[in-house]
Amino acid sequence: MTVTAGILGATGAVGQRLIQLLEPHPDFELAALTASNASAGHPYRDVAKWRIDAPIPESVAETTVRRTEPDAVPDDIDLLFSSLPSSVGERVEPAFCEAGYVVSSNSSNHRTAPDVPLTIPEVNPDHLGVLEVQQDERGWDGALVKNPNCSTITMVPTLAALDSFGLERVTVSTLQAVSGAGYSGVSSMEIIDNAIPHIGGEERKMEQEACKLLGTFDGAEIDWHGVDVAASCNRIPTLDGHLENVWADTRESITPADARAAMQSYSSIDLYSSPDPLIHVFDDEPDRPQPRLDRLRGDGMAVTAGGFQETTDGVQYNCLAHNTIRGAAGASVLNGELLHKQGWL
Ligand SMILES: NC(=O)C1=CN([C@@H]2O[C@H](COP(=O)(O)OP(=O)(O)OC[C@H]3O[C@@H](n4cnc5c(N)ncnc54)[C@H](OP(=O)(O)O)[C@@H]3O)[C@@H](O)[C@H]2O)C=CC1
Ligand SMILES: N[C@@H](CC(=O)OP(=O)(O)O)C(=O)O
Repeated sequence: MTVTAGILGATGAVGQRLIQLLEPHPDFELAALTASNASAGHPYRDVAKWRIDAPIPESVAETTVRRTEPDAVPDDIDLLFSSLPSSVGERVEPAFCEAGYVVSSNSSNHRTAPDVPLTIPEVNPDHLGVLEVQQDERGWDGALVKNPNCSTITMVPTLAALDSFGLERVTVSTLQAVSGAGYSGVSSMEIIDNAIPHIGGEERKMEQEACKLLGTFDGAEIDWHGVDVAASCNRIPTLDGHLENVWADTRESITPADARAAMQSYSSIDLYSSPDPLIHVFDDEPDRPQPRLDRLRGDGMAVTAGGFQETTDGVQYNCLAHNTIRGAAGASVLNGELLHKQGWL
């Protein structure tokens, strides 16, 4: 069955990536694009400042952009992808769910709500089960699913692989690309020849979202993992790809070889956009991963890891993922594929 899909916030940076991934997708057919009232009523080509280094797909260019309200979107849409500013998503996404739409959202609102699944399909696909609680409690015919923050999604698959050794404490320092702040988020005068050791709200997101993602679902509630996560976030002048230095302390002893083996054998999932392997491990090249060289591995959906070293209480390593593909649009698409596979559409 082909899934009829729409995008809320289709003209933005993440919305454009969603179009790039969905237009050739074998299971999804794009049927509605929305944006702010200022863009509504105009052809997509005229209102989207297209920034992707491939042309706007012809099937999308002349599509008339709609308002981001349930009454402006066709009833027969099976799945809406949302890439709205979180202040807008906070208000609008529940209205769509109440009107019966299933929403796979990248925006940060509702990520830590107890009845909203925050999922990485390769890590915690069973958490989608909390949608039954969500629909019961909120009286929705639709449903709301979230993917995590781009820095969180970069490290969590590697942590999930190490959890068989009993994760107790994680310390992480990030080197985040400018695209994470959006096209006009950081000016060139701010970031060239510079690094900015502050990204508002990012550290708390990493600390909380990781615990929810690594938690267990008992059929009624998501019980957050007790690991103690401490993050420090930094912006650097790369375009795409978040690089992270991680210190993972474990209850059981672990060597760098153990950590590499655990990540190498960590399972992918049988979904169209999931890469196999999920985590690419560098054995003999201590200077990898690097953003420019490794962000597009697995079509931008793989996580890469390397530089493993022994520490007093565990291991230290570096990991990387493409922040607007695996960290944003690709993550939402993968959640859409999981919703489809699990029969939620
Ligand atoms: N940029 C990135 O790489 C990443 C972004 N994110 C998150 O994804 C979301 C989108 O980010 P990004 O694409 O960069 O944002 P943009 O500002 O580029 O795009 C925002 C989109 O939302 C629409 N929009 C804005 N205000 C309203 C409104 N009041 N009502 C309806 N639609 C509205 C815009 O339409 P219009 O064009 O008409 O203004 C546009 O389509 C954010 O929550 C962001 O935090 C997450 C990870 C990475
Ligand atoms: N804050 C991230 C991008 C982002 O928008 O994250 P979130 O999806 O949590 O809002 C960055 O700057 O790289």
